[in-house]
Amino acid sequence: MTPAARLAAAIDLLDALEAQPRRPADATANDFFRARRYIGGGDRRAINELAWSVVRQRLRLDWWLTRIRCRPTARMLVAAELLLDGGLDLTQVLASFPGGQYAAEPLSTLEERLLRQLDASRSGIEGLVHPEMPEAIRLDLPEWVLPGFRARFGERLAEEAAAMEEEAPLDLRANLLKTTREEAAAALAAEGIETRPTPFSPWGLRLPQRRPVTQTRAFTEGLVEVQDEGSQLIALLTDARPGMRVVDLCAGAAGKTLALAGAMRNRGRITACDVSAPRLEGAVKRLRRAGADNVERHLLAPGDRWAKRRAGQFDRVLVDAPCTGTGTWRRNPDARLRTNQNDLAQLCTKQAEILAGAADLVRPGGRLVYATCSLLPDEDEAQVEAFLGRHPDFAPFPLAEAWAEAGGTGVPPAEGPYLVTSPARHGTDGFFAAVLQRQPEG
Ligand SMILES: C[S@@+](CC[C@H](N)C(=O)[O-])C[C@H]1O[C@@H](n2cnc3c(N)ncnc32)[C@H](O)[C@@H]1O
Repeated sequence: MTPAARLAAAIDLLDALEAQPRRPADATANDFFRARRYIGGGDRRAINELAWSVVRQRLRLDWWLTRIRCRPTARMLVAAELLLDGGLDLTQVLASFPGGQYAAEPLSTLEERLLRQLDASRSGIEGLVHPEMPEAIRLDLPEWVLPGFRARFGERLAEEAAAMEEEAPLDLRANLLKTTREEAAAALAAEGIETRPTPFSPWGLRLPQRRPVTQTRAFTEGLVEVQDEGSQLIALLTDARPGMRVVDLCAGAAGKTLALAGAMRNRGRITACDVSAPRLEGAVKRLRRAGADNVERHLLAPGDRWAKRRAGQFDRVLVDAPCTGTGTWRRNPDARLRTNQNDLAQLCTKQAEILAGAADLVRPGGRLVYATCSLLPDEDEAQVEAFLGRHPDFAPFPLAEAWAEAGGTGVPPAEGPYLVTSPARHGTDGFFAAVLQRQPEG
């Protein structure tokens, strides 16, 4: 494809994303490329790079365009991105829309006038950040997260916001059912993929550069699974051991279930539950590849008596709760555009309900691990503290002890009694986890 054709395809992709604003962008992008199989790998990367830089910078680009009263169409967003952030001057941006077969139509008279106005409005400012921008936009964050992020990060807010703009590394987890971390690293190295051990998770390997690992034999044979180190730490802290009875209550496609199965060496029983059939279905192939055969799946349905019948039976209950996902924004830059204050309120209600149900499943002396991939205290500490207020039979289990028992490396990333990881401090996605123990009987 010519550069102009790639640019035209990036505009089409952005239009496709705009048409489904509540859907995760990577799902829409997958459909977009599946319907255009003729687009090769190099072209796809270039198209993604341009479209994703627009998505990543969308709040700032909107600010610039609103200032000149320009509607943020995909064409104008791309033109503005190239001009303000892409290192092109006005003439080069205009030339990027040459028209003709497969290329984007030339900018209309109005579009060109707006682009010239945009260029003039920079008045010497380089890049996308303007001193007159409101703080949230300067930080590339939606306004509604600022109170929560200020409470979480304090003076480190700008540093954390900047880290959320960086591309996330690719982390893998060695599957202990089939290998060790060292052997997995050697297998990957034999296929030309260099990794280094992750600093906190004893199972993790980090790639210095993104590579297509899912095509390696190490991956297809189940020696490794793709999983952010922070996510590995949640499974680690659950401290599931061989022979235990464990529930992964919000298992999704089994990301953490797989790690729990590894820690349990396939001995004992894990029940992976979720309310979403397609997500649970997504677990099947992964469980098979990993050789995890102590896992049963259970689809939770309204009026389901499954939980009632199993009250007080589990050694470990993991609640990897549905959340706003603010901790994963470096990985899903579109999520900050899709999520809002109402989502936060609804999710908090849901989290409290799920936690209440989860508590009943824990045996006396057993542990409930509550985790989110959000760094908003409303979804984290506030949720746990409200739960503890309603459940005097539960108390926080000492984090350092849970960490040491489970084999975590060094000291756990913590804030008070809870595990908290963040992109700037730990190089992982942002995760929160609380380990709560139910009082032993008697
Ligand atoms: C953060 S995701 C789980 C990710 C998964 N544990 C992993 O590691 O890949 C939260 C999951 O909670 C599920 N969920 C939502 N409401 C639920 C409920 N009431 N009970 C159980 N699961 C629920 C969602 O379908 C979603 O799969």
